[in-house]
Parts: sequence; C-alpha cells; structure tokens
Amino acid sequence: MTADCRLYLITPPVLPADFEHTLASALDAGDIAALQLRLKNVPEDELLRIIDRLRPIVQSREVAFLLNDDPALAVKSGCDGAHVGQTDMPAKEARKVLGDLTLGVTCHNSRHLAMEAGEAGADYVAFGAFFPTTTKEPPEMAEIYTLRIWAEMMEIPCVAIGGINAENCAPLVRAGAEFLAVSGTVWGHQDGAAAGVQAMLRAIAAVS
Ligand SMILES: Cc1ncc(COP(=O)(O)OP(=O)(O)O)c(N)n1
Ligand SMILES: Cc1nc(C(=O)O)sc1CCOP(=O)(O)O
Ligand SMILES: [Mg+2]
Repeated sequence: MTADCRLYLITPPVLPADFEHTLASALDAGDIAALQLRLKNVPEDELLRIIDRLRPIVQSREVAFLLNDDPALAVKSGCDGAHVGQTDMPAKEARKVLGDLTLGVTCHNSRHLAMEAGEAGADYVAFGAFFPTTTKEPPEMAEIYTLRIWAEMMEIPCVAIGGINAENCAPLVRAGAEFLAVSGTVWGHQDGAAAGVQAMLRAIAAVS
C-alpha cells in the first residue's frame, strides 16, 4: 500500500549552533508534516527560549510544531501539540491538557497500546523502533507486521520511528505508515539537512 506518506522531523538530541538556519533549510527542502522538539534535561526556562526561537520558523511554513514529553508546556508556549510516551503523562490526561491540539502517543510494538491511545484521544500513534538507532536506546523493536495490520484496520494515522533512512524506509511506506519520523538521517546527512530531507522524500516517492 502506498497511500500518502509524509515526513515528520525530530530535532537532534543536542541543538548545534545555528540550528535555526539548518532547520529552515531542512523545512524548505520539501514537504514536511511536523517537527518535534525533543530535548532532554533542559530546564523549562531555557526550553521556553528555544521554543520561542524555533516555533516561528516552523509554523510560518505551515509545518506543525510539536513538543516532546510535556503537553502543559506545549499549550503554554504556543505549540501545535505534544508527543507523549508510555512513561510520560498518560494519554487521557494529555488529551485534557491539550484540548484540540495534536496528541501523539508512543506505542512501541503494541496494537493494544495503540488502541488504548486511540480511546484516550490520540491523533496519531507511533510504532518503533524499526531499525537500530544511535539517537536513543530504544526500549523495544517493532515489527512491520504491527504497522501493516494497524494501517489496514484502523483510521488513526500511524507514525513509524527508529533508525529510518532513505535506504530502509520502503517497507514501512508499503505497510501504510502515514508518517516516517526521522532524526539522524536528516541532521547527520553528509551533504547537509536539506539533502537528507530530499533523499527521504525521493525514497518515499519511489515506492510503488
Ligand atoms: C513520533 C515519536 N514517536 C516516538 C517517540 C518516543 O517517545 P518516548 O517513548 O516518550 O521516548 P522519548 O522520545 O521521550 O525519549 C517520540 N518522541 N516521537
Ligand atoms: C525518539 C525515538 N523514539 C524511538 C522509539 O522507538 O520510540 S526511536 C527514536 C529515535 C529516532 O531518531 P532516528 O531517526 O535518528 O533513529
Ligand atoms: Mg517521552
């Protein structure tokens, strides 16, 4: 199945100097659905300053600006939504905090967790990690079968994440992932982030 599959960028774990410029060039390289700000162990006041710097760059390009882990801060800082994992705020509570804003929920390799997330009001569910990744130590690996069955049976869009790159993404697109969430393959691309985005978009478009 090759229904529309879009790109969802996740920021690098540590923002390099001049990330604004890199971010703008990545967003201008092609169609991007969302950018998730994912920074760990950053105090709230610093995170707020970073959000204030990055959010306009993203939202002015009609790309959704999502915050990882913290729905309350997402609301307070004008983000378009938040992503929560199984050990972050429970999805039901996150939905209450976010109101109509976008809610994404990590579901590892579990359609059961995804059903629960859907019942709690998730706008998308995320399965992963599909491939080894150095961006973080994934707690679990996911199977393409999980994604395929979800995409065939359920309406709620699914995101595939974890070690995805232009060379390995085709089976995920064929399985029906509505979004591919990527970090390392874009920010670490040898020819720059814009080239990383273009390589991913070419690989997605090539799936038939
Ligand atoms: C799109 C997307 N999918 C999964 C995750 C992982 O979330 P979580 O399990 O809460 O782990 P951390 O990212 O917080 O380390 C994600 N962030 N985004
Ligand atoms: C943030 C994150 N969550 C994952 C999960 O499996 O839940 S894997 C992952 C890292 C995504 O970055 P990259 O594209 O560089 O592998
Ligand atoms: Mg989290």
